[in-house]
Formats: sequence, structure tokens, C-alpha cells
Amino acid sequence: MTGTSNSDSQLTTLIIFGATGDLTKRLLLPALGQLLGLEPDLDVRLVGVGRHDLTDDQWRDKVREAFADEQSDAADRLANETVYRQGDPTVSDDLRRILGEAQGRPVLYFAVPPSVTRKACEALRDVDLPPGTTLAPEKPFGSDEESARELNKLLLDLVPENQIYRVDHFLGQSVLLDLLGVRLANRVFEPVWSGTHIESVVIRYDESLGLEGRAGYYDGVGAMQDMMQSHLLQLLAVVAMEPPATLGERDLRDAIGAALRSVHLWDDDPVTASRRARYTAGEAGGKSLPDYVDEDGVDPANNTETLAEATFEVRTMRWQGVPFTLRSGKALEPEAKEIVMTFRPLRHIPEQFEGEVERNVLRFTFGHDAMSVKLNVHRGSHPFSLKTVDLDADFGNASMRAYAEVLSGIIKGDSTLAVRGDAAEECWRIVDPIVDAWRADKVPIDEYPAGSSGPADWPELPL
Ligand SMILES: NC(=O)C1=CN([C@@H]2O[C@H](COP(=O)(O)OP(=O)(O)OC[C@H]3O[C@@H](n4cnc5c(N)ncnc54)[C@H](OP(=O)(O)O)[C@@H]3O)[C@@H](O)[C@H]2O)C=CC1
Ligand SMILES: O=C1O[C@H](COP(=O)(O)O)[C@@H](O)[C@H](O)[C@H]1O
Repeated sequence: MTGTSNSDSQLTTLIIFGATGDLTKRLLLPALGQLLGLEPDLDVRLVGVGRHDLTDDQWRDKVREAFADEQSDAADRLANETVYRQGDPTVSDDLRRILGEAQGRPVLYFAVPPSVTRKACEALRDVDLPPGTTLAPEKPFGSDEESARELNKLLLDLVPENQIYRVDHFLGQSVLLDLLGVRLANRVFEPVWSGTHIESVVIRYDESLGLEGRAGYYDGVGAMQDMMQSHLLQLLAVVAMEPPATLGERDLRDAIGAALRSVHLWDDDPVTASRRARYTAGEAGGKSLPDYVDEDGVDPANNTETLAEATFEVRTMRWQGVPFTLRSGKALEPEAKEIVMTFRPLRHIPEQFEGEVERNVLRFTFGHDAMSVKLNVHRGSHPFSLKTVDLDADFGNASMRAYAEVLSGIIKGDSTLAVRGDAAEECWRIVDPIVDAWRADKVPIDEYPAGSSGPADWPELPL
């Protein structure tokens, strides 16, 4: 989404709350550096805000360090000019002071824990917001359907919907954009994109990373709320939506919203439709990990899962009866980050064929982006002998990081790839029954050694 929009030329002050945090350092700043390299004419100033005392020079060093892999004149200029302001986003006086200095259109990016974002929005009620102020809260947006609804009300009391950019960086993942192109711009795919031809869909994001010192955020949240409630359901919605007439903000987000409204738990039963587990000591991602419950900052009483799996049904003419299984977890090997669509068998195969005929499978892989189609083709000297091959397309490394897409949208005032308020609430409506069932211990919490592919007795995914 790096095209020109009306607001390209408008000066934006990007104010990052949580400037000293993990998200800012690892993802936001490197993405901003990349974006400036690709679009040097973007008129953007950067202000870092945190509760710690940091000089502008110390902050500029952090920004330069984060830009190191993506150097450009525009990034250098921004790094030389950026300022740091000590402040607490939950204190109205601090917000007023920081906003008072902003030039052009201020964007308030909440790279802080969700509870802090909510308090900051409450504090903003006592502040006069400059025209065009944009609010960019990170996920998770609320902690259940009701709190998401309340947060939406709070935000909408401050600014209109088109000035709210609920961030879900998976909507900016390049392989998802590849999937959109493959599906909507190819005659061979769109006509077979339905339950008439597709038997099952799996969306999984198995990471080898463990907790990575994020207990303060992750413990008590867990894989269901960290990944499935937001990212994976957004991916599901893009796979399952009706083809929109345009990829404009309204049409695309209407289609995503409608798809989410039709998602239900398989058999409407959170107990049989979901599974959860937690890692025990082992090696994953090149690191030796302790039992999850022994990680620094973890409270075993929270009973946090590090692996979540659930099956959903999309109750539409297109998809009714097709299981969509979503799964994500930490400390898993091998990593598997993919969307897999398995086709139904053919109605008839000529009996003269020899060898096993496998299901066609369409697979999109995250990271080093790729797509493959599994096909049955002729093998060897026998005229009707078959073998299975994968037609692979390697899309390479993304030209733009997911967070660069996010920042591009925010800076240009284009919310096409942001989560609309109704979609944020709907995602909680879908997972709330699972979260409740897990809290009530109606689903056992299984275990898997870090570095394994998950609990040995879980049924295999339809891949
Ligand atoms: N880290 C990641 O990989 C990803 C994170 N996210 C989301 O980004 C958000 C931030 O995550 P992350 O950076 O990991 O979190 P961190 O735990 O690193 O916290 C970010 C910053 O928030 C500030 N903060 C923490 N507590 C308070 C408080 N009580 N009052 C005011 N400020 C506070 C701190 O800044 P200071 O002390 O300087 O004020 C801290 O540096 C979360 O919503 C998370 O879900 C989304 C995608 C990926
Ligand atoms: O939002 C999050 O996403 C990351 C995975 O996304 P990636 O783009 O870094 O692969 C996940 O590790 C993290 O727990 C979650 O908060």
C-alpha cells in the first residue's frame, strides 16, 4: 500500500508511547526506517515518549541503531531530528504537553500494554485534540467483547472512526497480500475458492520463539488472546470473505466484517472445538527453555497456555461445512507459519491410473513468502503411472515489512489494512466462549516439550 494518497504531503507527527518497549525497538522503528527508504518524501516527524528519563541524544542513538539495516537520507534526517519526551500516557497533563508541541497531524501510537492504552484514552478525554488527530492502538483490543465495545465507545468519543487505526500487523503481512492477488486476480483460483471444492482450511503460526522475557504481557493472556483472537481470525476473514468489488477501505473492511460475523465454533461447542497446551523444558529456536511455569515473571496460577488450537465454521453459502482450524503456539519445532487449503477428491479417477492420487493442496507460507500447489502428474515410463509434485512459487522476502505497511497506512490516513471497530468486537464474540470454557477448566491443559511439534496425542491437522 505504498501508492500516493491525498494526504501524502501532509506533515504528520508520529508520537510513539512505549518508545522504550520491545515492539518499538524490534518492529516499529526498523519498519519506519524501511518505509522512509522506500518513500523518502513522506513528511513525518517522530517523537518518542516513555516514563524513563532519556535525553534526545540517547533516543536518537536508539533510533539510529534500529535504522541500521535500512539506511537512507530520509531515515538519517528523521533520526537526527527526532525528540524524546518523558511522560506517562495515562496522565492528561503529560498528553496535553506532548500534543501541544506536535506539528501537523498528530498520530498517537500506543505501543504499550492494552490496559495502559485504555487508561490513556480515558486521560485523553480531558485534552483538546488537534484536528485530524489519529489514534493507533495495538492489539489485543480489549479483553473480551464487552471491553472491546467499551473501548470503541471511548475512542469514538475522541475522534471519528476514520481517525482510528486499530493495528493488526498480520493484515500487512506480504503473504496475505500475495494471497489476495492469487485469489482475486486469477481465473484458475476464484471459481474453486469455496466449500464445493475445498474440504478444509488450516491457518497455523507455530513459532520456535519461547516467552522471550515478555511474561509481563503474555502471562495470563496466552496464545488464544495473543494470536488467535486477533491475527489468525483476520487471516481467516480474508480467506473466507466474499470477493469485494474493490479493495477500497469500505469494500474490503465490509467484506472482512461480514465474514467474521458468519464465523462460529465448530458444533457451537467450545469444549470439543478447542485444545490448549503449555510447553515444558526443552530446546527451541536455538535456546534452552525451562518449563513455561518456571520462566521469569510467570505465575503458574494464571494457567496460561502457550499453544492454542480451535476449529470454526464459516456459516455462509460458500463455506458451510468446511472446518477452518486455527492454531498458534510458542517453542514449537519445526516452525510452520502457513495457510493450507486442501481440496476435495475428484468425483471420478480413471481406473487405469497407477499410484496414489493425493488431494490437491494450495499452501501459502509466511516469512520467506511462498506458495505451492500440490498436483498429481505423470511419472516414469508407464503411460498412466502417477506421482505427486509441488508447483512452488517463491515470492522471496517481502518488499515491505508488515509494520511498514501499517505505518504507511497510518501516516497517509489510509485505514484499509486496519481493523474496523465492528471487526475488533466480532473477533472477541467468536473466542469469548473458548476463553470462558478454559477459565472454567472445561478443557484440560496439555503439555509438550519445548522443541517438539506439540502434544503427541493431538490429532493431526488436515494438511
Ligand atoms: N512485542 C511484540 O512482539 C509485539 C507487541 N505487540 C503489542 O504492542 C504492545 C506493546 O508490547 P511490548 O512493546 O511488547 O510491551 P512492553 O512490555 O515492552 O511495554 C512497552 C512500553 O509500555 C510502557 N509501559 C508499560 N507499563 C506502563 C504503565 N503502567 N504505564 C505507562 N506506560 C507503561 C513502558 O514504557 P516506559 O516504561 O518507558 O514508559 C514499556 O516500555 C502490546 O499491546 C502488544 O500486544 C504487537 C505485536 C508484536
Ligand atoms: O503480535 C504478535 O505477533 C508475533 C508474531 O508475529 P511476527 O510478525 O513477529 O512473526 C508473536 O510472536 C507475538 O507473540 C505476538 O504478540
